[in-house]
Amino acid sequence: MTDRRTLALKDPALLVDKAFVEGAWIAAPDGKSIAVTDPFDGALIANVPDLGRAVVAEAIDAAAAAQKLWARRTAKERAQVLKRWHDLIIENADDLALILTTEQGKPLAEAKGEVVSNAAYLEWFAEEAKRIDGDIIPGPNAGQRIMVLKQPVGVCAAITPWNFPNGMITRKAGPALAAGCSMILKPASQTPLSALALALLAERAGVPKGVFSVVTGEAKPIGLEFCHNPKIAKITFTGSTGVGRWLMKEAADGIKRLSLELGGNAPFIVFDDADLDAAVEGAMISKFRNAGQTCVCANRIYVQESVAAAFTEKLLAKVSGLSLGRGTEAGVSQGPLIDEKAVAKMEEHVADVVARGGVVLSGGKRSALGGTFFEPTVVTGVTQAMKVAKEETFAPLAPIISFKDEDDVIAMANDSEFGLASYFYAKDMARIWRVAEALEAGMVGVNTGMIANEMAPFGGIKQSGTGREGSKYGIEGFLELKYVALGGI
Ligand SMILES: NC(=O)C1=CN([C@@H]2O[C@H](COP(=O)(O)OP(=O)(O)OC[C@H]3O[C@@H](n4cnc5c(N)ncnc54)[C@H](OP(=O)(O)O)[C@@H]3O)[C@@H](O)[C@H]2O)C=CC1
Ligand SMILES: O=C(O)[C@H](O)CS(=O)(=O)O
Repeated sequence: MTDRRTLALKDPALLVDKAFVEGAWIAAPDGKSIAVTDPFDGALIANVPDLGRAVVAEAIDAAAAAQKLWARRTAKERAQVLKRWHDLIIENADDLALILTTEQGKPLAEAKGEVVSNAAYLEWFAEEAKRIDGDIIPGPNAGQRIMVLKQPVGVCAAITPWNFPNGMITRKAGPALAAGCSMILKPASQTPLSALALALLAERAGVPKGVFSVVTGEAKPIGLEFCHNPKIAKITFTGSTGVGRWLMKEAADGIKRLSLELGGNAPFIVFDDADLDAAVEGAMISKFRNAGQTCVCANRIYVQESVAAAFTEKLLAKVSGLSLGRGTEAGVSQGPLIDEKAVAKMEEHVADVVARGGVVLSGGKRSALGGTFFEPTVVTGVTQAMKVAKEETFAPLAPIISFKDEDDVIAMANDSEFGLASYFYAKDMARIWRVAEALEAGMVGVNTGMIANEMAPFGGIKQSGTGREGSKYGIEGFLELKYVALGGI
């Protein structure tokens, strides 16, 4: 580890090294902490509290009390607070991006994009708060009516990953708070500083104490408290399928509501009638954004035989233009991978391709920059039997698999236990309908490599999870239906 990192923030108060519980900034009672480092060179940025399970239980008690009062506020009042939080995020977007890049590594422009585009979830759900409409249904008897109310589920626990340390929080907090729930967030231990900065802005925006708390610390004790504390009504999680499965099992006794946004293995299909330049643009953004560390990134690139050579040549030309470096440097398009574990997985997948007869066309090794930098890599001659076709690489590896026809590629694309994102490029309208309907995924990008925004339902099927974030559907997971039988009419 090198020196301590200093950040040139316009508002230095945004770099917080305390957890936020019941409106107070706290250290761990026993003084334990977790070091947060810059993945560029391992420099220490800050130490955040390693709160034990007991403090988390106290945070849940406070959130339960606060939730009752928050839910009694009018939707319009909740919306105003969320809108203020959104506005403060936008005002402080440069600082939030710098904090994000320093703890996570992605290029600054991407970090700012994450901050701004995901603040939009707060704005969107502030508006949706006012549209939590119930229903009046005619009853079977003349003297009776059926009334349907929508009420907040209660106290929500959120667990977020390191790949989008800012955006995954507003996506979860927006609908929860709009619905009248309170939320206790456990951010990834590698990237808690974005979460704490957001909490500071929430406090400034007037989110009442206890309505939004951030607890930092070792994952398992916090996860156990979330799963077994009867006051937690719902858990919303983004991360690996393994941890999602564990949470589901642990939360089963309490029959807790769960939203799980888990791993993916996105097919990216290029048909022979596609605009190849557009397909290459889409593949670049889908595959190499955040150095391939996104759950929706293209993991398997299927190209129809007749256009495979042309597509590959164009892709290689674009990949050669990517520049690696520290995320804060101008012109950098790819930062370091998050850690050595991520590099090891990338190396394992490349080695497996080579061992089974595939060919590395570019990259394929660690970058001369050292650390956890890995060269953006294109491999060809890939088959369905290879690891890269079966597992999420979560790194800048673009494997090209050629295919004969539509049936052939649909079968290969759907041959996965995951079903988060999928993409294809084609022009023929009948084919577009057929393929969009046939792909087993929660989301299909047609002639685009970017699918997420606050107005769209983001989420997966199969082992990629359950529940949706964003859109008019995104608030449903934070609401319960209550049926009131109204008699005597
Ligand atoms: N869907 C997505 O967007 C993501 C998918 N992944 C996939 O998962 C792989 C591994 O990444 P990794 O970071 O290990 O993902 P994890 O699923 O382990 O981590 C995601 C979040 O879950 C927390 N967590 C881990 N274990 C528990 C637990 N027992 N109880 C409560 N919270 C827990 C982590 O906390 P802590 O950081 O303290 O361990 C972090 O906040 C990646 O290579 C990728 O394939 C990873 C991140 C995001
Ligand atoms: O990895 C994720 O969670 C998403 O890919 C982030 S985004 O695509 O919605 O920005």
